[in-house]
Amino acid sequence: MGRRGGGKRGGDRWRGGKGPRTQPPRRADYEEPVKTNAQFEQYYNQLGILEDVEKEDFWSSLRRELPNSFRFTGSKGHAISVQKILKERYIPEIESIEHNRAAVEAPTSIPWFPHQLAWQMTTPKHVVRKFAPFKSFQQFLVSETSAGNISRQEIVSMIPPLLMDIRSGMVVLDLCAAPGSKTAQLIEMVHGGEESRIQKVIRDSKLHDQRGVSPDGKANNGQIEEKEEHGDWSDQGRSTGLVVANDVDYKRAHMLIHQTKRLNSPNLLVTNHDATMYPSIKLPSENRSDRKPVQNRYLKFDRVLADVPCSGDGTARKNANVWKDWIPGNAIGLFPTQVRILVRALQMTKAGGRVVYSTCSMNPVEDEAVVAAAIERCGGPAKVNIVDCEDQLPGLERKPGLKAWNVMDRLGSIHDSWAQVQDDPGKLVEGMFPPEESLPLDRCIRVYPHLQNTGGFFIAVLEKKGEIRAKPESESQRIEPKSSIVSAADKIRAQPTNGSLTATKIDALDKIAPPQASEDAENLSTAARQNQEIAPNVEPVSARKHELEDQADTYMSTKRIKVRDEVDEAAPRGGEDREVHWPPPPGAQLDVSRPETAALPEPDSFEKKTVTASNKPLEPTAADYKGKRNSGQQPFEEPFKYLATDHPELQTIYNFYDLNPHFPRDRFMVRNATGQPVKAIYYTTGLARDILTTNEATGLKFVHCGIKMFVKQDVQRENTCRWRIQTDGLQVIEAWVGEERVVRLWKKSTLKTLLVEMFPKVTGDGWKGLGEIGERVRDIDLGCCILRVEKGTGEDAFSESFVLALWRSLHSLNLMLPKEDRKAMLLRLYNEIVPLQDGSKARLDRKRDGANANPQNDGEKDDAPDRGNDLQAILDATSDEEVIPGAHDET
Ligand SMILES: C[S@@+](CC[C@H](N)C(=O)[O-])C[C@H]1O[C@@H](n2cnc3c(N)ncnc32)[C@H](O)[C@@H]1O
Repeated sequence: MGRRGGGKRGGDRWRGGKGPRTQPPRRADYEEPVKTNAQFEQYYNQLGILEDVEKEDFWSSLRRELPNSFRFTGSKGHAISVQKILKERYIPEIESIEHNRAAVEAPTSIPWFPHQLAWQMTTPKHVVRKFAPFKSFQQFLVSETSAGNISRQEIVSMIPPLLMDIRSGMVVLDLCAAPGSKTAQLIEMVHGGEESRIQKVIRDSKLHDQRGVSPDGKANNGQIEEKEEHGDWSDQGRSTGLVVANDVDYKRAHMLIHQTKRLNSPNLLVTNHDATMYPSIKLPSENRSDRKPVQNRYLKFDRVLADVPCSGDGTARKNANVWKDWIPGNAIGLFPTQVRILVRALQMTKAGGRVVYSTCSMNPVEDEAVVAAAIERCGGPAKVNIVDCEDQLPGLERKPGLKAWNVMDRLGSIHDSWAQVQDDPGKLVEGMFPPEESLPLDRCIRVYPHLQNTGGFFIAVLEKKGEIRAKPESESQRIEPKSSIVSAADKIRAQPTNGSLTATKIDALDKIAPPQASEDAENLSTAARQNQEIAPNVEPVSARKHELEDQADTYMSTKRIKVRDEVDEAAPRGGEDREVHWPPPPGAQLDVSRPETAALPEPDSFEKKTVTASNKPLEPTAADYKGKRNSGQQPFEEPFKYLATDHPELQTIYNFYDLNPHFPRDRFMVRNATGQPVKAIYYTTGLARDILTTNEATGLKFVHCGIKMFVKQDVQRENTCRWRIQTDGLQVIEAWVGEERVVRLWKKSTLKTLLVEMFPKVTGDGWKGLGEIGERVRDIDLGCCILRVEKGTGEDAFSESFVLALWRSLHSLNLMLPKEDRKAMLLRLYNEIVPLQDGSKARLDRKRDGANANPQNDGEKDDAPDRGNDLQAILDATSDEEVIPGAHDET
């Protein structure tokens, strides 16, 4: 995975936000937040987690502002090259700064983070922002964050992915993923080594096998021999792995999409489900010649991250509200949800696979108690091992997990054991106390603020030793539901049934997650998996009510009551005149295709649509979509439709770019119900495609997958290919594009011209100003091409190779880079802040003024700017989803 493009993302964080501002508060209006809380302090002081001598340090650290920390992101090679700029250019500069008559502490790298890619700095943000000597360093942070090469992330939050032992090709589930900082790390790991594998494959393929024909003249079906026995080589070096990132909160799932977009990974699939009931994902049936086809195959994960919702008292340094809001009930209320999520995580993991459980809470009720309760439900230590990570991440200061603890109840009384409270437990349950069975809970990792100036954090690494059948959730792990939830459950129960008590939420869930083949006993229906005390069809109403209340309580405890959704899920289906909410409830097999001639619905009819056999539901309009998005409701998700490999539009693309036959042609996809390429063509991995096609219309809520590979563009000549390569997809496809569409560049000075001048002229004598690439770009056919920037030696050479997309239009060139990225590149490569120039605009202005635009340009009739202007507008748009190519046409 190379550096994966990037628009304007996140840069504002370093300058404290752009956008409309309210009047800044005056100094006197600030009130120092109160950083004391008697119960908080009482509980941790007596818990035995700290030596007496440490206590003061612990509390004073927790009251201090958290240092800023950040990570270099993207492929290892690229991340290291950006990190070198910090080390070589800015650290010496910062070391010479004095502030308040004291030397400034330069950023330091985190010793346990691989390749020095994580850094932390103690200089307060406002000093970096306002103190003049920091200006150039701050500009570097802003522009690299904006270009997606730097990501702000809390140091402790970087730990869990590092303990997952992820290798390229693995299938990873991130159950509570938003806003996605850990997902980004997982994606990078799943792509590990990809760049060098692909380079090797390309080298070999070019030497021996230009066009799918081996040296002996026989076609080889595009398959390249495995280079090594181990490693992810089966897809010509591309990572075959997948990260499925999930969050129950739709809006937050979209934050994650935004956050991970800069990585441009075709190996990411985003879903929107409650992790306690995460549905099984079906795989296509397997046809093997040596045995009967296996029909019901479901996806199991090599690695699962359960970074669960928690009370977050370890974040008190950056979130002062923790001091005000800490009450013992927070942890108590979250315990059942956390156990359910961890049990589900273990169920979804392959035998031999790993689950990492983490929280930013220091409370054992949310930490060791959850781990112990989940292990107990999954069959004990014979089935789930707590992995000893002592030798991992050398340099990370940590404390062992607790084997003994006590619990503070909602009223603030502290209890040592379940025996003490069981007669009048209130909201406490047995599972919150230390388990009777001895477990090596000391193998869990606790990180406290004073150990290395970070936030507080908890991590447990679990290994699934064999298939499990999770025990029913017993009283020892359940707390009573809130009354409002009881009524929600009642409401669900009151839905019409088919007479046998089967048509409620449980069935809706079964529909989402159908039972799996008996080969794996744990893959019962989702509902059954979670609460197996419920016998299908015959259980008494009270038990069913308990079940429903229990599940509803999950929502309550995460403060996400989805009563409407629950009713939707339980809605009767199958009738011809049914009234459905929009989008259709999961599992409802509605035909959502819109007849080409159908009138579009009125935006205000978005909420409810009457659907009959003859009156099929209509796709919402763009206005509907926007309306929904703005109202915070879940909008309609465009379907994922894969294109036939011989689709005429794809044929045009293959021919124009002379695409190497080794590049897979069965993974191009569009996102509209017609299944036709209209604006954009996306690309996903093979596994992502199998999942999306096999689970279509099953109720699984996929909200994102695929990178935008080709975008339709206005062209100035009939035979020019209208599909330009989008920067997002460039890294994936560039190596497979034929030489006809490649321009090579070696000199930094040449690239600088292309970066500063947005539309350098090629026609007339313009090409002469483009140095080494002048003749090549003068002669190349119009349309999109790849600019290969090659590394070399010498003053004017690059230290790293990379690729960019270039558009050759009638008269000029255009590097297909948003302005923010151009500026970041100018700063990174040339250490310069240069204003960008739009010569085409100047030429147009001169023409309008009647001046002789360009004396060297005599005889050239058409000196109007190219359509490149449209392109730049598209590139600069924050969301190119919303830009319609051609909408920027000059009139
Ligand atoms: C601690 S945050 C995760 C942070 C994230 N892993 C990261 O590194 O950026 C917990 C997330 O869990 C989500 N969440 C809460 N309850 C959930 C549930 N039942 N199922 C799935 N996600 C849930 C929240 O919306 C929140 O985004």
